[in-house]
Amino acid sequence: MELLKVHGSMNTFFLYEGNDREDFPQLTKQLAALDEQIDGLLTVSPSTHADAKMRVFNTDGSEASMCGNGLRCVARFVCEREGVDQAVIETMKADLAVQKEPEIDAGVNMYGVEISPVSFQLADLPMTLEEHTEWRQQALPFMDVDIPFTAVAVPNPHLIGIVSKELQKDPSHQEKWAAYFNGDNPYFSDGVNLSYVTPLKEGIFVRTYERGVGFTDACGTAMTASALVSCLAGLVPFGDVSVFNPGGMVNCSVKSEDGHYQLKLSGNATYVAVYRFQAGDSLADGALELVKQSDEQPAYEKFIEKISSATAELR
Ligand SMILES: N[C@@H](CCC[C@H](N)C(=O)O)C(=O)O
Repeated sequence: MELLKVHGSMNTFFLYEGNDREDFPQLTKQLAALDEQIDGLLTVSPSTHADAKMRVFNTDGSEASMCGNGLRCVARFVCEREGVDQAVIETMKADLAVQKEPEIDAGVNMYGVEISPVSFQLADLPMTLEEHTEWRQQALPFMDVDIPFTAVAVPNPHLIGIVSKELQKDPSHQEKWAAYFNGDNPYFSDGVNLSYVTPLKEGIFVRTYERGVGFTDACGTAMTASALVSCLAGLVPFGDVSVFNPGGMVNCSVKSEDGHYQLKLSGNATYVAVYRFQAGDSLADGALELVKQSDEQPAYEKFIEKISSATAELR
């Protein structure tokens, strides 16, 4: 089978186009065993009512309801395939509008995607905290550090803490709690994506430990949810928020109307290479053969170089 390697802010996936298959979880685990760079598999199949249907599988084989960085790459794939600048993509819980946007830097393709629905109801993550239906901007009573956390589903589950520069620079605290929340614990029965957010001079910085994956260079839904949480906490004004991450930066548009939020994530959708995959008998037994390298990565790296001064205060 042919696979396209893509990334959004270096959140890297293989993209497979074809009909739904029962073995997607196993296929993802095989691909992750062969290529440690990837954070999962994106699948693009026909939709009964939208332009295409996207599914996303984490490297542990679990399926997630959404993937913001992945949706930008799927948006590009579908728009280029159809010869259009905008489309609607069916995802597990919503049909989402996507569109091509002007290049952010020479040779860096940009796409904008809707992130929806948004819910602060703990039941929608799910998260269990006795007698609470929401958890916004409060320290968790069982945690060893006083971090204001917010739980939000967009619609995949996120726990977002606003942390000091010192805590941001040392990811061991985040890693310890993320591993706990994604193992046997009384709070998150399906696990959670855990993000630590630090305000910068211009915008915010977000590091995410993804459910089913581990630390990633960027998580699109986490960055969009973090922008919303930062607006609600008064760290940045509502509107366009620059969100920096270990793999680059994106723009998140956060609008509020009568307690309803409209969220949009804009960022790169980069094609890295085309591969041919041959399944094997065991997980590491398959073969991935490079068919064609794209020339887009150097342009992306130039863009990263240009924005690197924005996060200098965290180094
Ligand atoms: N990287 C994604 C999110 C992928 C799914 C996540 N690990 C989950 O299980 O919810 C993004 O860009 O949003």
